[in-house]
Amino acid sequence: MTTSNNESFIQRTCLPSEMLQWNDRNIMSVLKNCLGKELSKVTMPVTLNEPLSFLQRVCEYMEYAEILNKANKEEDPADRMKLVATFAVSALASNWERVGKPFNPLLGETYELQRNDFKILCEQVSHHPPISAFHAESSNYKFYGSINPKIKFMGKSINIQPKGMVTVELTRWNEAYSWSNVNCCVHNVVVGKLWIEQLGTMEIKNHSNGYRAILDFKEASSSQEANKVFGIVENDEKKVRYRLFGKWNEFLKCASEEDYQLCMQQKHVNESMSSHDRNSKKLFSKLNSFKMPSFLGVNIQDDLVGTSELKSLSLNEDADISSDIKSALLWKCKERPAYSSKIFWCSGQINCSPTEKEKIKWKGPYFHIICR
Ligand SMILES: CC(C)CCC[C@@H](C)[C@H]1CC[C@H]2[C@@H]3CC=C4C[C@@H](O)CC[C@]4(C)[C@H]3CC[C@]12C
Repeated sequence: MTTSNNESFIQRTCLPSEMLQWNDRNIMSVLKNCLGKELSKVTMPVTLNEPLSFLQRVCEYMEYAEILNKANKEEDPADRMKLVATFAVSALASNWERVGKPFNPLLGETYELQRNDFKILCEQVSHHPPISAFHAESSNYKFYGSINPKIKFMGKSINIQPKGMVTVELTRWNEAYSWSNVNCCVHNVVVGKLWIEQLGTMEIKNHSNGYRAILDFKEASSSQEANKVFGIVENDEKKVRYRLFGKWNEFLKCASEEDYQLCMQQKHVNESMSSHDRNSKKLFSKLNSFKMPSFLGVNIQDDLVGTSELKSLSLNEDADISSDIKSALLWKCKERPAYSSKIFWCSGQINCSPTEKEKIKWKGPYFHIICR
């Protein structure tokens, strides 16, 4: 990878192209024959593209990579897991309202990005099916993996299954954590406002000590529920240590299991005092929630589903308690500029910077695209 010289670079603030306004789209003529098909095989009009390659999009996983520096400093394995899980959620934030199609890289195309505290190299290792591999490194961690997105047109929506595993290694601890990203759905492809949802269960495993985090990206049943994420961090004896809650496009907070239990007890006391009847209804609906759709058809091993379902019972309640519980903020998404819905704008740190004011001068190369 090219090393820095004395040039200083000013990051751009937006991509040099206006976003297609989706009400002008005439996408049906392209998609009418594609129902259920793998979209990587379909030629799309270039107006549907955003001016970035998929390799550049992959680099956006790194927008909040400083969380991994913090993780490497933590002494308690549960604290490390909590931060690795935070990183996994933060890595998806840049997808919010990004409804353009990135360019499919050529076979062997590479993209390098070097920042003050990390560098990342991505390469297209297969054209059909498209597979992108990446490797990022800093003094505190390594982050690598491959993504093989399966994109299917389902009529009103597009389903994306980002197959492939990603791994974080924390240098100081010689530990590896791995997970697969959750599925993604682009809604209202034909009519209405396009929006992106991340949904399903993500299991992050620490392969050295058996700690794991389970994150449930909720299906949006209402606009209030949209983008919510709930999770737990458990130790090698399956004892829950932390509860995580937030929104993948906004923030993630964390509460200790003790505070969570205290809060739940308090809540139950209050409830039983106020209405006995409501309680039994609640219990009934809890029992019903055993058949949560987000737990069906997700790529999680069978033996795991039982425990996750049980845990989800209490995770669900986080929705009501998140305002009462003693919690710490683990991550907050950077603010988006006002023009973000008009002009292609992408994740602040990586491909553009967020505001004029924040134009940063930094020493070192910006990025290079090298085709072999
Ligand atoms: C133009 C219309 C028809 C299609 C637009 C589809 C766009 C929105 C799709 C095509 C490829 C998709 C990406 C494929 C893979 C991943 C990796 C995953 O970890 C996060 C989501 C992410 C980054 C997807 C985001 C949405 C995406 C960019």
